Amino acid sequence: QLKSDGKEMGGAWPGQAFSLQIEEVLFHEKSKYQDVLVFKSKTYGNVLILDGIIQCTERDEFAYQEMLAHLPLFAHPNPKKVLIIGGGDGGILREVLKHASVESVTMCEIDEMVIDVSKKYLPGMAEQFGNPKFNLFIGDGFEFLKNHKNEFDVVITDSSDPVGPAESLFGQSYYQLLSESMKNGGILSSQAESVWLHLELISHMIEFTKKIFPTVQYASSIMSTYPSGTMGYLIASKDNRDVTKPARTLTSEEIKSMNLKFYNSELHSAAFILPTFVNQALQGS
Ligand SMILES: NCCCN[C@H]1CC[C@H](N)CC1
Repeated sequence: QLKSDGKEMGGAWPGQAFSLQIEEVLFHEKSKYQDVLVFKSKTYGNVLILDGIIQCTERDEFAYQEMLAHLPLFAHPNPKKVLIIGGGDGGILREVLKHASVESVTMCEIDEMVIDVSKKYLPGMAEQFGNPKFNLFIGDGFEFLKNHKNEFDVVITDSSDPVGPAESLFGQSYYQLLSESMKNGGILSSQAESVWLHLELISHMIEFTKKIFPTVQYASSIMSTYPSGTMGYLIASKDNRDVTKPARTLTSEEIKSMNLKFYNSELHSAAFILPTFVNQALQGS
């Protein structure tokens, strides 16, 4: 919510808030689905806000994009066909195309305005929209999956929060569709909120995902401008596979050549080691 003095902007969660100081508002309009705001912040570069909630900042977006993309992509031995549900800011697309094995990346993004503002104000994230391997579909991911079966090696759900356009992406029927859209050996990752704020939702998501996938794991990592500075990643595989260990590990030279600023092979496994209170809460699921 924009503070009354118009100088701060961020997301408010029950009893708490995090905000960034605004230097200049660059864009503010309502799309068909949500309020879209982009501003130049004092200390985090350009910032994309949807319905008052921080989606990404130029300064720290890599922490989220790299984990959400590379946990499934490195858990998979040879990902060729990738689907991104959401991700209209382009950050996940940028990360997916760092994998030489990838032959095609399809994106199903519901709000074209997000893509347009990202191209204009977040060029470092939108840099791969012109890549020949890229196919764009504007529409609802839930509907898209009904018409795409047994097609993808990796499906990444890069959504906003389960309030508003992304609500249908947090339910069991969506995960059933995800399973049907993937080939044998397929691996998915989803934005899976914060253990500080959404432990019940996370437990429920793990519980129903386990009814569909033989392998379900939850990773958690740091992400400074998301609520409580923490972001979780739900990883599931259609095979019995240890997704907590990368199928392909990286040398420091490869990390440099892929321009990875957050993900590495040790952090891949470490992200699945969870605090005691989280293990206890997720035990039942
Ligand atoms: N590409 C960034 C997508 C947004 N990811 C979400 C933004 C809102 C947060 N509360 C949770 C992650």
